[in-house]
Amino acid sequence: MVDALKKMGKISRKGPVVLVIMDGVGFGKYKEGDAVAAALTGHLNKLYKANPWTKLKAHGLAVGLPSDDDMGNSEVGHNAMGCGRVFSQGAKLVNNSIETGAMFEGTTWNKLVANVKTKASTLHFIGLLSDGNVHSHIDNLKAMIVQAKKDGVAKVRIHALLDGRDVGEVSALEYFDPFEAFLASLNDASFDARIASGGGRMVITMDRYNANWNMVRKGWETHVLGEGRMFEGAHQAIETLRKESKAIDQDLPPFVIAKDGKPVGTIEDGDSVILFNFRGDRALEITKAFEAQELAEFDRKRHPKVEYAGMMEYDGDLHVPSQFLVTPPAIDKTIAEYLCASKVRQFSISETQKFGHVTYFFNGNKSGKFDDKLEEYVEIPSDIVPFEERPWMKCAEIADRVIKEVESGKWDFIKLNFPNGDMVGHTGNFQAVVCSMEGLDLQIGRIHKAVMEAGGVMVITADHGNADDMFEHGKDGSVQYKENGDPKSKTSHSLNPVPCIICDSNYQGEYESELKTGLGISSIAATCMNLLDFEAPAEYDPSIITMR
Ligand SMILES: O=C(O)[C@@H](CO)OP(=O)(O)O
Ligand SMILES: [Mn+2]
Ligand SMILES: [Mn+2]
Repeated sequence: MVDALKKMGKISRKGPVVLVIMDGVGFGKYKEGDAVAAALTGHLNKLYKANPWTKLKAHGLAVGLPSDDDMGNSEVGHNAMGCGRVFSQGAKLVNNSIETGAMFEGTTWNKLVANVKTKASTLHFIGLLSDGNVHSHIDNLKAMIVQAKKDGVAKVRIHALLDGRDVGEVSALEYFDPFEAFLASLNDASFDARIASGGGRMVITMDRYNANWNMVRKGWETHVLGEGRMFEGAHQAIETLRKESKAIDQDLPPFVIAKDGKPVGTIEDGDSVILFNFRGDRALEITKAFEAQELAEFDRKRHPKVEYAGMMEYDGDLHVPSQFLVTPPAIDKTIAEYLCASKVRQFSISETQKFGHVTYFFNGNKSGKFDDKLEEYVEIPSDIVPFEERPWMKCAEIADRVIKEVESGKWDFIKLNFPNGDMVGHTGNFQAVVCSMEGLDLQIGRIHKAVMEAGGVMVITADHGNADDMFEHGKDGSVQYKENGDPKSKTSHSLNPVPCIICDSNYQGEYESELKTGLGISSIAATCMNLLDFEAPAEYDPSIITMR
């Protein structure tokens, strides 16, 4: 337990501090493809004019990723905002564990390997096949396969999900083809490694926050049961399904690789299974499908007895999965824990797609509350639709509830996540993203009015960029075009900084009106604490405001 925070005795506001996280809304580097700049955002424009604001770093080293070439993402962004510091994140910890050899000396790796050796069974890998470094990295998978061969494993099967969301939207073959060549170079009389199944990450396996368990059911049927459309190889499957469905990678239908009508790699009793994604939100459901004795969410038809391990521990409260290869960052002393110790009443809300971002990620990948009496979490159910068709998503419903809670006077600190810029940004549909930003802006205006009337403070920020960078650009900055003359869509996050605007209803000059510059989003935590009249803990990254 942490100690209560020390009161500063400098700031007193009647209303709550309301932290608004606009998921995936950064400051674009290029005019073309910047859907944030292209949108009519009358409210935000006014707020920039009338209030102090600054830019915050939200990618690379500033959020604990291996390098500044790594774009930010929701996990590392919300972790940083939630704990006020920067921890080395999964991407980096897994690299280290492989480089130092710690992973392969660990008990979990050795147990899974010994299991398939004694039973002459199969070692399976399931995960996202790309170098996106948000959920996984293909190099980690390759290193594990090389080691498996060294350790005497005879048979390996890979269940590979197409990305197209953290990397180019139709880039799968750039990963699958060299990967198959890599497997071919390892295969010999003693070693047999093959891709066994696959599909788009937004169609099978990688659902999150219980939004759509049907995806997990389909993933189970594809990877475990080997049920589904059969192909001779992954290349052929991807080419055929692309032609037929016109889908971009993340939405590609599932496929099973078969020989003579028989799937080459179903998951059977006695096998070992490694989920090689390191990030937890989209790993928890498939993990549950493997680990749960009873599963209410769907009928597994067959539940093989396997040794299952995740790349990391995905939930630090519930200790899921029970076996994992790399210990996650020890994110502790989060803002929610400090505020609970200081008797601050807190309300958190988003819609399903981002609900865990303001709870689980914000609390350092722990799903539980710190204090039931002081905290309330509200989830507005997300629609199961292509978000380019409903770009407003649930932002009005989120705002309705926030306004009600602001007016109730029940809370000191309210935090919310608006998914629009990010979830619609990932579709690559520029017009829809512009619309999503305009819908979001209307709700920002409503919440702003309510917070100002209640005498509170509104802090508007984001976890990383996305909507600000919707076209592919070449190294020289020029827009890349498709054959038909349309700009190539960019579905992934950006490397851009994000805003931090502080709208204070009753500013009395208690802090400098100029905000600090050059900071990262981890500084949001200390800033909110200061605005709640608390000194931030010494180990926290500096507040954006300078107290007078
Ligand atoms: O959808 C997701 O899983 C990621 C992109 O891989 O986006 P975010 O980090 O914004 O949740
Ligand atoms: Mn995000
Ligand atoms: Mn995203």
